[in-house]
Amino acid sequence: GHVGRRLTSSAYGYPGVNATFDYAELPLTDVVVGGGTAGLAIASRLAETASVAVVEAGGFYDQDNSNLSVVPFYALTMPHIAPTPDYPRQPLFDWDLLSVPQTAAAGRTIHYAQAKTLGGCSAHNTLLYLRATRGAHKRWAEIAGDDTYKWDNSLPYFKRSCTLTPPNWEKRDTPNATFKYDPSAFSRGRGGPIQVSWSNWVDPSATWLAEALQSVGLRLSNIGFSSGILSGFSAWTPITVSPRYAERSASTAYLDEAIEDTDIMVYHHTQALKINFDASKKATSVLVSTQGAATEGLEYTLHATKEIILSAGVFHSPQLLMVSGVGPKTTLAHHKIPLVAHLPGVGANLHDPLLFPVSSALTPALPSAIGLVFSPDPAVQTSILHDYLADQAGPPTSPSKNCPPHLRTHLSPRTQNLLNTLPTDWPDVEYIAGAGPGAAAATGGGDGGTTTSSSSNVQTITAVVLNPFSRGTVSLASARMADPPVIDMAWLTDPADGEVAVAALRRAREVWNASVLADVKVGGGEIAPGEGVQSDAEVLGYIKKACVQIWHASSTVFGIRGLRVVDLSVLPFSPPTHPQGTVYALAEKIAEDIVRGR
Ligand SMILES: Cc1cc2nc3c(=O)[nH]c(=O)nc-3n(C[C@H](O)[C@H](O)[C@H](O)COP(=O)(O)OP(=O)(O)OC[C@H]3O[C@@H](n4cnc5c(N)ncnc54)[C@H](O)[C@@H]3O)c2cc1C
Repeated sequence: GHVGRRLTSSAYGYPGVNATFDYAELPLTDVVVGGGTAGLAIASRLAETASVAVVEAGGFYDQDNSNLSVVPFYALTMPHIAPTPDYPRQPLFDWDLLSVPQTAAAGRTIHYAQAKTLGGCSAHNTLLYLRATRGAHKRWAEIAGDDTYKWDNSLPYFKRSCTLTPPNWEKRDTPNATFKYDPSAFSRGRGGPIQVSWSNWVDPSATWLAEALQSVGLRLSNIGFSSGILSGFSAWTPITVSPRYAERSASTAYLDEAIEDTDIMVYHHTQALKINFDASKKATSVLVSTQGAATEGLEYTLHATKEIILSAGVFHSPQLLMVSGVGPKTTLAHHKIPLVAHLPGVGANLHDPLLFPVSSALTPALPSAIGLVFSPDPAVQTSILHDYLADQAGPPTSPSKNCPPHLRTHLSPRTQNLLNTLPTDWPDVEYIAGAGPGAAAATGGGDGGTTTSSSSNVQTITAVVLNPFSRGTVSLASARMADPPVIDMAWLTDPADGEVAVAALRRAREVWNASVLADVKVGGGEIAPGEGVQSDAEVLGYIKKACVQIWHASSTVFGIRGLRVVDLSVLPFSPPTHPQGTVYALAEKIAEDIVRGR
């Protein structure tokens, strides 16, 4: 600790200086590589008792990505998250990662947005806050051989990471959009730095879709999706939002506290190039480089007396391991990288869930958030902006909403057997209802719905194949971190994923065809995939062309030992949920392990 006020600037490292230099030049005990979702959480917790540095390639999201990272509504309108190879580049904030052509998904090359910033993907995700199921946690504990991952044992880490603020019913102001949630899944009072609450606006079309879901047999969840249960649907899911100003709550909330309370040292705009090992193969230091736009970067080395923690995300963690000599020996030999440890699992086992849209048009009397925020009427836009700034209410506070059911009919015995290997409380498919993801693709935009081009009354039920059986890889193009990793999600290469996707699409159609929607649907029927798409082959053909990522890729470094990796890449499977809550809980758990010497 330190006496009196700490200057904020004291928390930022000077290039080339290998120490904390607030009050005393303490040698660094731990160096955390990657100041993203997991990285800032674990670094901040460790800094409570140790001298910790964070190395982050990016800068500050509120400056580098403007309001797009701050106002919840903009989450799905950020141009740079478009999955097409001609996406508008955002070099201050995005890693510019492109996949190899997806041979089983119409040969498409996908831009896979990953945030390069303090906060990482928590600074550009869709804010949805959910947790996985009890069964998924039990499976995780079994595979990891660590009972702490069981649901009841994990709950304290979830609670420690976030603080829940109840919904503001007055501002939500929609009588048939109330819901139940489970306050006991959160700390009473203040938990951790991440703020979890609800948007202060309800998309009117979502209330109709909620009725349609119930009419096809999906029940309204009376507990929400933070209590180890994911069946039923929830209107509406909490988001990582700070209720005071209705702004995004990212992992930088951890850093803000650590800057006040600890000697944490942040090296931003600094890319880790290589982890160095001593003769006993213990990781001891990290070679880093500043990233001057016009000048050559300055390279220097940060030494850690205790541990290096790698939190560079699902693509860069395996890349940095391999570039540093840890990975499959054939890959390393191919790039002439000296072998430190032959770990064939590094970069293998990539799980990447898929989504695709099923869209129709609703009456303009039920405008979507996109229709309102981007209304052609300036008076509507002004009044929406006023409500947001003055009252933290209205569509800008809302990113989206969702609802996952079970669905295992009409599948081949092989696919049913594969699904039966999963815990029984594990949903096969998730549906996210509302304008937003997929809507632009559905209307011919072909960009996965990430732009503002969607027509204001097109509504989409986005189907997510939660448990892909296809397995992708992360590999190397060269021995340098300056070159991006080679990413192959291998979408739809296992036929089971296509079968589940077709069934999911048919189920989404049942919802659209529910009689309760008859009066609010307009236009000539289904917009995407369209009435002409009927046979299984036609439906699968549509999915191959329309599917995009939900950015939940995981599981590329399962099996690593010796060097601590703490980010989504270490989960043994893709958790059947939106993963950021799990990433925060993981960071809290590993921080405790380290502090307790485990
Ligand atoms: C568009 C989008 C929408 C999403 N929506 C949701 C959602 O609604 N709800 C949800 O729960 N999840 C969502 N997710 C997923 C979730 O945000 C991520 O799974 C999670 O944030 C990953 O955390 P992480 O710590 O593993 O990686 P990251 O947060 O990506 O952190 C990795 C960090 O390492 C840095 N880094 C990488 N390489 C280096 C290097 N060599 N040197 C220095 N720094 C480096 C990166 O810049 C980054 O800051 C979404 C993701 C995206 C991309």
